[in-house]
Amino acid sequence: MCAGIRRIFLHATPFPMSLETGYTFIVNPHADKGRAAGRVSALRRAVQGRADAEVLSTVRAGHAGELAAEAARGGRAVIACGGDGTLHEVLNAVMGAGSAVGVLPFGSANDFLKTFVPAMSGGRSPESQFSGGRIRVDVGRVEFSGGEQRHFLNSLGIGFTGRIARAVRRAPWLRGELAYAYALFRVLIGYAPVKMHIQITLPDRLVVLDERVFAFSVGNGKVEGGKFQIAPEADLRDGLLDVCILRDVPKREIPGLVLQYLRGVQSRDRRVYSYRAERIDVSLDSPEVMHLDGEVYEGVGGKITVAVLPEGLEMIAPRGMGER
Ligand SMILES: Nc1ncnc2c1ncn2[C@@H]1O[C@H](COP(=O)(O)OP(=O)(O)OP(=O)(O)O)[C@@H](O)[C@H]1O
Repeated sequence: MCAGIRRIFLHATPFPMSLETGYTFIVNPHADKGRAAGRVSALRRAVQGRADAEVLSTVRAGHAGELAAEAARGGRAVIACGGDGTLHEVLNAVMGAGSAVGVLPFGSANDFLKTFVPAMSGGRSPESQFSGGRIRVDVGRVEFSGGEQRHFLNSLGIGFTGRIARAVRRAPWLRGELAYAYALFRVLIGYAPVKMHIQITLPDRLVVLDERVFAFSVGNGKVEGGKFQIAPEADLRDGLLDVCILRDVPKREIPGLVLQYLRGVQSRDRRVYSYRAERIDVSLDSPEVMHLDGEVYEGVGGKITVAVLPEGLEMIAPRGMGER
């Protein structure tokens, strides 16, 4: 690596220019049920000859975060080459360090990219990371009752969708949509809605709910679980998080509601609450499963505060994107 080379990125975004020492591509070979491993050679070939780029592979869960923290300390841009879980690790490692983050879709669902870089707009090749501009996006921040904090880029779920994320992880033999369909069915069998006390801070008022909730989701991005449009109107740069709460409904109504979530029309249904919030405070009577960007957090209880950090992360984006 040529640590001495300092590269100044020139771009037409309204943000300060980044001063970075290079690019670290972090590959999760385990992503997409191991298929990402087969993409490492092509990635190495794509960056070959660039003294400012390196390709590193993770060897275990959690390793992407360690590699990203090290790269960020060296002032490098970090490109997460995996799915939403890999991006989640990278995000949490670089928050506060000021490094720009890129994403290459090596995962199964790659849900964040569906909002950030729609498939047809380019910006999904290794080369695009070198030529890309810079854009700042909102970040979600969760504070747990013990004071610990984690960040998320795409979405958060407590209860039903947390359990679905866990069931997907426990079914490594299933891929893509089949995995989510199987997990949904499995979780539904033994699931009971969760009692929540929820306080939602909107830009102009406060909403307080105290009831059993079937599914609780917060989207920074639009899609989770491959195809579920939990927040079809979400905007990564509006300084708000989109809250989607499915009230306590009989299980026989779930298939119809699933279809609504797939089409992204559930907000019109009286069984669903939708808000665009600055902050959400949730209190749980008993510990539940939470997911952040599809990563599972077990035994989350007490008071949980979710806030938005407007434009909290600088990302590498296709040139032209975000210019105003
Ligand atoms: N070398 C590794 N061995 C085992 N697990 C790993 C390794 N590197 C990362 N992981 C873990 O793999 C999990 C899945 O990663 P990731 O979410 O990026 O891929 P995916 O599940 O295929 O994609 P998506 O979330 O978009 O569907 C994450 O929990 C991550 O911590």
